[in-house]
Amino acid sequence: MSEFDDINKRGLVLVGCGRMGGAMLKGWLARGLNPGAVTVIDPKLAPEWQSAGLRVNAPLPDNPAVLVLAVKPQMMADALGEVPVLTDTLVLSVAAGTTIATYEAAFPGATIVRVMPNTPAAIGQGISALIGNARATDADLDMAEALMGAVGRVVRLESEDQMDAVTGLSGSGPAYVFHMIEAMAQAGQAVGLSPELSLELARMTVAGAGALAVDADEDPAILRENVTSPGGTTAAGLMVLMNEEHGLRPLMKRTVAAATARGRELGRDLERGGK
Ligand SMILES: NC(=O)C1=CN([C@@H]2O[C@H](COP(=O)(O)OP(=O)(O)OC[C@H]3O[C@@H](n4cnc5c(N)ncnc54)[C@H](O)[C@@H]3O)[C@@H](O)[C@H]2O)C=CC1
Ligand SMILES: O=C(O)[C@@H]1CCC=N1
Repeated sequence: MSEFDDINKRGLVLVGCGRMGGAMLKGWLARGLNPGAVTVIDPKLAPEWQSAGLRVNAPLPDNPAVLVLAVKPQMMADALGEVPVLTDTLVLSVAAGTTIATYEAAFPGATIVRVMPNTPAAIGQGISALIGNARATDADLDMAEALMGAVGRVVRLESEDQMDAVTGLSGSGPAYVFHMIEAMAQAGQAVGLSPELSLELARMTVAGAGALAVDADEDPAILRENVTSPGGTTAAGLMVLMNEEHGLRPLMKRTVAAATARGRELGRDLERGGK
């Protein structure tokens, strides 16, 4: 028994196989999804996927287990127009902002699960938050959780209202961390290191600290204190980074708030535009 048994039998349709759809597909294939069970609909599919044994822009199976929608929110109306009404198929969307109500208008009576994943799903290290519509049963949510659980951790939300904040934090979050690596590497260069050495040190420091933060029993504040000798180098650095007015905390607060607000705005625009 694997989480993919039913999907391997009935099929999975992936509409949009770009950065996020591709990251999830990579993770699912690595964990036992049969490529022949996947129908990818994407007019501009990247060449790397053309010879992966997938059914590419082929007719949809009659009764697929799951329809995964992974196009940009602004392209969703077009994409929904291309998909026939599927009665017994779990509709799973990963699009930012796009609300369950938007999908219910497009697929009346369907079971919908809205998910916010992130791109570390490609290496099985994602975090996804999900919530279903009123029709979604425990079995539907279990199936969605199994699918997303194959590419990382999963949390269930209590209310769809939380989804824009989740998007602003963990959906967009990998970009913040990649920028942190860029910024640390540039700062290393500014104090005299070569670009290659600086990037290697920054990348492995973020990777190692992230892994330790997940693995350790202590919370991040304690792990930070463990690095910080009184009167030492870290204390000097943190005096700058933890400045209450100009440091990382107020900056991150504004960053996540801006991303969250943009998610809300996208949702409002799409609901106004209908399907
Ligand atoms: N990139 C990320 O880190 C994350 C993205 N998302 C969500 O995933 C969705 C996709 O984002 P990305 O993968 O970043 O975008 P992307 O632009 O990399 O991929 C979108 C794909 O959809 C295809 N497409 C466009 N119109 C289509 C249509 N009518 N039918 C079928 N395919 C069509 C494009 O050719 C492209 O390959 C968005 O809704 C985004 O909000 C969610 C979490 C994280
Ligand atoms: O930037 C975006 O809108 C998408 C949603 C979360 C990450 N990327």
